[in-house]
Amino acid sequence: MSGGKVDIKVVLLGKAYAGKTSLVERYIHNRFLGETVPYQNTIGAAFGAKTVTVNNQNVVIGIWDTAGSERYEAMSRIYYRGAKAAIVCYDLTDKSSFDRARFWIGELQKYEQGCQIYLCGTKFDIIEDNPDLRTVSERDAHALALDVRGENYETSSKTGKDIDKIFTKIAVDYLASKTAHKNEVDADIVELRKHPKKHLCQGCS
Ligand SMILES: Nc1nc2c(ncn2[C@@H]2O[C@H](COP(=O)(O)OP(=O)(O)OP(=O)(O)O)[C@@H](O)[C@H]2O)c(=O)[nH]1
Repeated sequence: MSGGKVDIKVVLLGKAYAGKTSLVERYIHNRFLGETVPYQNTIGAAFGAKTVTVNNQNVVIGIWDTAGSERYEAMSRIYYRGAKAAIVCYDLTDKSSFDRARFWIGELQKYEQGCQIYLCGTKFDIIEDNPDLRTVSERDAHALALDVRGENYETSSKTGKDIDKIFTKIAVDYLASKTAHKNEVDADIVELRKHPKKHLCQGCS
């Protein structure tokens, strides 16, 4: 273990009923309540966390599950501030949720450029049972993800399909970006040591 721990702030965004809370519930508690508990919209936001070990490093993934209702839009903005990753959810059986995903992606690109985007089509089990219910093609979603240098996943909170995969990828990408950043800083320090005068105030000697 490389010691210490790394924290990542992850935010979930997307239309109401897209399946954000169920995704978090599956990831953190490995359960799906959809068949026993009636749908309840999230009010404001909810927080959950899970620690994973990636490349010998403990990573605490702090997850903000925002409310999809447009009534809480202003509040959701507060929760994506400083997020390192956003899982932008759309319901594979609801075309309008894909339009809403575009909206959130636009917001992130404008206001939170350091946030890596992971597009997530939810409720895959439904279209697996009945492919006619698919309203968003994998091709369109992939194209949108490519546009923002992100990735697209198709998940099911009912079966668990690809849910661990998304969060593990977030942790792996974040650690890689931190290493890349550290290498850049180290290279700058070496450069500074090689040419100390270059960085002194001109005309101050
Ligand atoms: N079959 C199936 N149903 C799902 C899945 N994910 C969510 N649902 C159902 O879709 C409904 C909405 O899910 P939520 O997770 O509450 O949606 P949300 O995006 O958190 O909604 P808001 O809190 O209003 O933003 C619930 O009835 C869930 O049981 C899934 O993967 N498969």
